[in-house]
Amino acid sequence: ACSSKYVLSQVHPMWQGPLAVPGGDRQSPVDIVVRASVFDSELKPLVNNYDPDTCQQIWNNGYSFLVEYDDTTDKSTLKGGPLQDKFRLCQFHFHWGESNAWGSEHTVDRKLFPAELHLVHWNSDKYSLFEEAVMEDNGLAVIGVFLKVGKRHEGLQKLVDALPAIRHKDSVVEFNRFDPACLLPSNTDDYWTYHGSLTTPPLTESVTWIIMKQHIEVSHDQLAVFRSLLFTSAEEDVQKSMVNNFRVQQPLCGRTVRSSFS
Ligand SMILES: C[C@H](CNC(=O)c1ccc(S(N)(=O)=O)cc1)Cn1ccc2ccccc21
Ligand SMILES: [Zn+2]
Repeated sequence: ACSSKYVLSQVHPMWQGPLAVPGGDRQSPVDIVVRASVFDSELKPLVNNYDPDTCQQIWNNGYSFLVEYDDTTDKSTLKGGPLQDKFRLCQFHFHWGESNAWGSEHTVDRKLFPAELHLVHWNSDKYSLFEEAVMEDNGLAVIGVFLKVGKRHEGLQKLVDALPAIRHKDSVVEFNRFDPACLLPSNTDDYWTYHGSLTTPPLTESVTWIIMKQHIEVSHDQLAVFRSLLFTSAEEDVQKSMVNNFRVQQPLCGRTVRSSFS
């Protein structure tokens, strides 16, 4: 599937049939084979500097729910880690399953997690808009954090409480003063990193992925509220639960996953 111009047709409901992706040899997500990852001592600690005041809205885009940030200035930024440039936070969202047995996009030695958080940033040193960066090799940086079911996540609750207001596709509510740093694990120095793609169309191969080794814990009930969201808009007569909004793992095609820890 690496050499062909088409990625395999995806199994989940989001889209059917083969998708033309130029090249298609840097697709995401992937399975992280821990033993095959290569320790790179050059990898630095991540430096995130998020301003909660840049939080603007939360909305259901029919794939997931997104919390969007004002990315017209360098107020909420990410640098360090594997990154050479400064990246601006534009949104974060999640992927989850219909059950706690699966739901993450990346896996670690084939281990599935019930959900995965993606914090999406674009290279503001090289580009002036997200839309430009999304098409370029080193345009995006996405931090992935695995979620496990356990104790209630106090910081997440504010977000969970807003979800009933955006049950349907294309619904939006104002959402402010949310600090996304509260969703990061206590240890952000240990991560895996590799070059890949967006995991939903247009699947552009513009992402430096930074996958945290340490997961965060959320409660069963908090995750159940994610599953109360709908893929469908209010007008549609058949409502579909927003679950299993993850892409299947893609071939590594010779890529190396590096680790910041030995
Ligand atoms: C990409 C953009 C919509 N998609 C995303 O922003 C996105 C972000 C992160 C992920 S993930 N799950 O990998 O973290 C997936 C999708 C729309 N858009 C903006 C410009 C643009 C140009 C052509 C087509 C679509 C375009
Ligand atoms: Zn995502």
